[in-house]
Amino acid sequence: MNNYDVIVIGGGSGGLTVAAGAAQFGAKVALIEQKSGLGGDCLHYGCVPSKALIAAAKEIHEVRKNGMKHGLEVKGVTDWSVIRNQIQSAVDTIQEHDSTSRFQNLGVDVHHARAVFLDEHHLRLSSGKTIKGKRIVIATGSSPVIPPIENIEQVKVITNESLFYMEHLPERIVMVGGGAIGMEMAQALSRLGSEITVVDHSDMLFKKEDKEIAEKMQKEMEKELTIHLGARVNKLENNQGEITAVIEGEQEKRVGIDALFLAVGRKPNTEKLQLDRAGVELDEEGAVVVNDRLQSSVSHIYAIGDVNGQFPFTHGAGEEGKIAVSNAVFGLKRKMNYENLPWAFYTQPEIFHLGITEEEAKTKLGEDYTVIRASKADRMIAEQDDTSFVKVILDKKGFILGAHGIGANASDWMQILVMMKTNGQKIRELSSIVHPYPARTEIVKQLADQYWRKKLFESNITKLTSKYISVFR
Ligand SMILES: Cc1cc2nc3c(=O)[nH]c(=O)nc-3n(C[C@H](O)[C@H](O)[C@H](O)COP(=O)(O)OP(=O)(O)OC[C@H]3O[C@@H](n4cnc5c(N)ncnc54)[C@H](O)[C@@H]3O)c2cc1C
Ligand SMILES: NC(=O)c1ccc[n+]([C@@H]2O[C@H](COP(=O)([O-])OP(=O)(O)OC[C@H]3O[C@@H](n4cnc5c(N)ncnc54)[C@H](O)[C@@H]3O)[C@@H](O)[C@H]2O)c1
Repeated sequence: MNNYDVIVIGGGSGGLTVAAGAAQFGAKVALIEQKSGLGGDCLHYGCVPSKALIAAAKEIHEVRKNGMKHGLEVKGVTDWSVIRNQIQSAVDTIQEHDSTSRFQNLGVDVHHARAVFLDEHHLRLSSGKTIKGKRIVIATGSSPVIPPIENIEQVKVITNESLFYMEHLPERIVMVGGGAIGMEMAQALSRLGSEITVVDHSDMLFKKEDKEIAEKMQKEMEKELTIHLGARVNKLENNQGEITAVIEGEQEKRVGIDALFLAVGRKPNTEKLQLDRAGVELDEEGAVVVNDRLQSSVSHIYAIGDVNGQFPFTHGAGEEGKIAVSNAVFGLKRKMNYENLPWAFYTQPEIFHLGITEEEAKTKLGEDYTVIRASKADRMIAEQDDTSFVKVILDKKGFILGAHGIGANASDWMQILVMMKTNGQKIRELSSIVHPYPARTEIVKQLADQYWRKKLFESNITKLTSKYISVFR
């Protein structure tokens, strides 16, 4: 039987960070991944293929939309097989970086097998091996939730696991769930030529966003997509081969479909791990319960990434992985802090989110916060982009509590606010940073200018300077 300092279960964003980090520090590490390739959901069924799909759809959309503006009519249908190959090529290129041999060269024992717990230190692999770990890191990710829908077996069902590998692009798709996956993919597939109807049981889209941002984004999405809110698909009907989704909401609607896309959230991959044998506690969603050091109820077993349900993003899994290395390998007591972790949704316009929303500020601080907004920089005007909008939420001293933005490439030009918040800088410090004209980041700089204007207006400085000018100049 093999003995390890650290066993990592799951070769995705979180698990790879831990395996590489722990091995580079000299620990004896085993990495267990059930699939033949490393990289997990992000590489094979998530971030990477979805962004490749979005990029292709955006190009097609812009040729069509902007071509029309200049009198050019673009006709024809997109070739899904070409787009699918582009997606595959992006995945293959990044796969080289996440290859099994790279991890073996770092000194990691990579086992391509499924792991189950035998007890709190032993794992049985589907290859037949039993291995022992002083510390074990669970990084098994999550899977799409499949809601109960009558007659679902009668139609093609798409999830993020099948989307990028489909033979054909279905003509008519009902997207159940208008969250992160739903909206990014609905917009992209619609731009590629599918007829998309989005159905979400919530009363508004983007519910986790600042309300002002969510409302603006909803309007943008409604320009391109048919969206039913406060609605559900509970059953499908089959009328002589024509499949209809029954959309139950304020009014009942029937929509003919060729495929049903399910994007109603995720469930943590804990079901098949036999965690009861190790005594690891799960919450009611099936996520591993962790403390802020990412330890489970069994202190030498850690859980990171989607499986602990804390911050289900690739960069979240990566940051948690770094904390797990410090704590599991060196016995440190580092705590995970999510306050400075942003997220972005890659719809067009993009959404950027950092820290608290205005609604959260109101609940936590009452009146003790300030909101500053900006909606246009010259670059956006020149490019006829009328979607951009930024707001920051500041405490009384001018420190950033939250920053929210929408616009083309917002995930890039809002990043300076992550740096400022992480470094504990005040918003006024933005004024001394020079941005090349007309970079999109100018919109962020406007926030600092507004902050100064507000401060000047509230103070007596203007009265004093005008007196000085009238007397001495
Ligand atoms: C369509 C889509 C788009 C996304 N886009 C983004 C984005 O743009 N930005 C972003 O930050 N996040 C995005 N995400 C979220 C991101 O993919 C996840 O947060 C991230 O992959 C979580 O990493 P992880 O390490 O926890 O799990 P995963 O990357 O899923 O890795 C878990 C691994 O564990 C393996 N495994 C599971 N059980 C076992 C077992 N018993 N034995 C052995 N191996 C096992 C699995 O095969 C898998 O490889 C997206 C997700 C989806 C679905
Ligand atoms: N750009 C990114 O970083 C990115 C992109 C895609 C996904 N992700 C990650 O993947 C996770 C999962 O994405 P997701 O879109 O599956 O989940 P989600 O939680 O973002 O959205 C699920 C949506 O489905 C709706 N819903 C739930 N049950 C329903 C039902 N029965 N009928 C109709 N609507 C229903 C919810 O109201 C919600 O709007 C996200 O939380 C995010 O962390 C990130």
